[in-house]
Amino acid sequence: MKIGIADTTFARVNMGRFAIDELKKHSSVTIERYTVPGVKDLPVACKKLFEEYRCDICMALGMPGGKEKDRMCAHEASTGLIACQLMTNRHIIEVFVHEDEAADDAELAWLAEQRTREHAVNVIKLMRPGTLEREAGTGQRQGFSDAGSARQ
Ligand SMILES: Cc1nc2c(=O)[nH]c(=O)nc-2n(C[C@H](O)[C@H](O)[C@H](O)CO)c1C
Repeated sequence: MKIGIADTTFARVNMGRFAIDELKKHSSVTIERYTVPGVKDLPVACKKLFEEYRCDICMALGMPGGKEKDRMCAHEASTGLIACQLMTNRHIIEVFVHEDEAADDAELAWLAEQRTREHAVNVIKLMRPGTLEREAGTGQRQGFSDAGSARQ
């Protein structure tokens, strides 16, 4: 198994580093990293990770800014990432941390690390068929607290 990590220089936190550190804690898979300027460059980075680097699954790590044009960029990037998944029949776990989700830089850094690490664990679980089924319907969230199940 090979995992691709696509990340950006636009992000204000080194999300790729956290993803790689967390993946290594849980498995001995091979990891390929491909860093691009911004989120709109992530779809082709993932496509190359699948086709040229022969990855089986990718994480796309990005940080949209707080302005309307950044939100538009993030939406376009997401659409590209979905298209890439359909073209390649491979999962891309999108880990976007919007700058305005956090109250200050400290919370932004914490959130980016936490969300990246939790999604890295999801990647490991996705590679082990049947594992995520055990958590179905439990209201998992990555970063901030889980929402929990609505049915008590
Ligand atoms: C407006 C803008 N906003 C963001 C953003 O919020 N987050 C991000 O990662 N990248 C942004 N970019 C850069 C584009 O995603 C892309 O890197 C450039 O257009 C070069 O292809 C742009 C141009």
